[in-house]
Amino acid sequence: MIEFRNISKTFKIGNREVNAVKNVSLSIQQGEIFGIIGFSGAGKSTLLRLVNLLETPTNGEIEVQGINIGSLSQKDVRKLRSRIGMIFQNFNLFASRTVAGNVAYPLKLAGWSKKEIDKRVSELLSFVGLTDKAKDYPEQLSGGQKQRVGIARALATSPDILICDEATSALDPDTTSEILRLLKKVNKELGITILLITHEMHVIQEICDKVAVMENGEVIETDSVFNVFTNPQHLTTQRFIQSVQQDRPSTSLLREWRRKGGKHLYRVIFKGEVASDPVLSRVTRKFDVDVNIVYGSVRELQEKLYGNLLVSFEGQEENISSVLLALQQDVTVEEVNVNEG
Ligand SMILES: Nc1ncnc2c1ncn2[C@@H]1O[C@H](COP(=O)(O)OP(=O)(O)OP(=O)(O)O)[C@@H](O)[C@H]1O
Repeated sequence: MIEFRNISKTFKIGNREVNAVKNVSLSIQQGEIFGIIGFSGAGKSTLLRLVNLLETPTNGEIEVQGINIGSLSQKDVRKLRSRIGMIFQNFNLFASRTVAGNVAYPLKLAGWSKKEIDKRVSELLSFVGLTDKAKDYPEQLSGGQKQRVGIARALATSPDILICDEATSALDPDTTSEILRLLKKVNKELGITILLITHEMHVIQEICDKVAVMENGEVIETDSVFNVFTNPQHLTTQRFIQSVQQDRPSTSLLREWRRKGGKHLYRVIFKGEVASDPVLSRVTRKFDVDVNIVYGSVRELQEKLYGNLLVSFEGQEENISSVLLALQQDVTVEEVNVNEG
């Protein structure tokens, strides 16, 4: 669907060169929601802007729907852009046009008749839940409503791809979730492939199928969201994941646990099918050991369960050893250093 092959982009400022994107190769399949995450300056926006030729690569090739976009004529670039909708962090709405006027704009440019435009605009406003706001101006809308208008406008010409440039970064957490749900609906109901960039891991966690992590212009890790969350390889990826996953209790809770005689704490990680299996209770019962869940969570990632629990065991030492051995057949178990922090 979208294929980046050894893509690099260097900006020249006077004698200085900025290597914004370095030798990136990525494959985005049709129907996917693909997220690119990275800290500020990692090269995400530059990479995104290469897809609709708002920037041109210094090296490498990009294919969109099987077409190498490096050699397109002006006319074909316009055609490409009409297949790719785009939404922005600051919405980029026309302040002097109504909601309906904003959504109608790309259709006017594409030469649609007034009757066709009115019908399409009313369909789109209904899809994004803004039918009653058609005559309002952007300044009368909340941030979430403005982004809904942005989405309706981006969908106007029925694109195959929607690219989202930090689309929820200016929104509060509840509104972010609403917009992410709407993007998921765009993907599922309209079959539109979504490529988004963000610096927030919860955005990736909530809606993406695949993720690429960028740092200093390079893609340092890419995989399904489930694999990246459950087995992150790179330190930067681990930091992003920690930002949404409190996987360690506070120092004061740990201190209190130690004061009550706690000595050994184990992290038990369940993935996929096993997460719903009562493996902990089955094994501890078998060896007559009690289990205490000290901390942790079970979450859903891409419709699969992922559990990350901190537990302690009470019972005879050799029985606890048998429990640990038996658990390792099904889940990952590791002892946690309780003296840290
Ligand atoms: N038009 C430009 N001219 C010169 N340098 C640029 C240009 N656009 C981006 N850069 C530089 O390229 C690097 C990558 O920037 P980019 O905006 O792609 O990163 P980003 O990950 O999207 O960061 P942010 O989230 O802050 O936008 C930065 O060092 C930036 O200063």
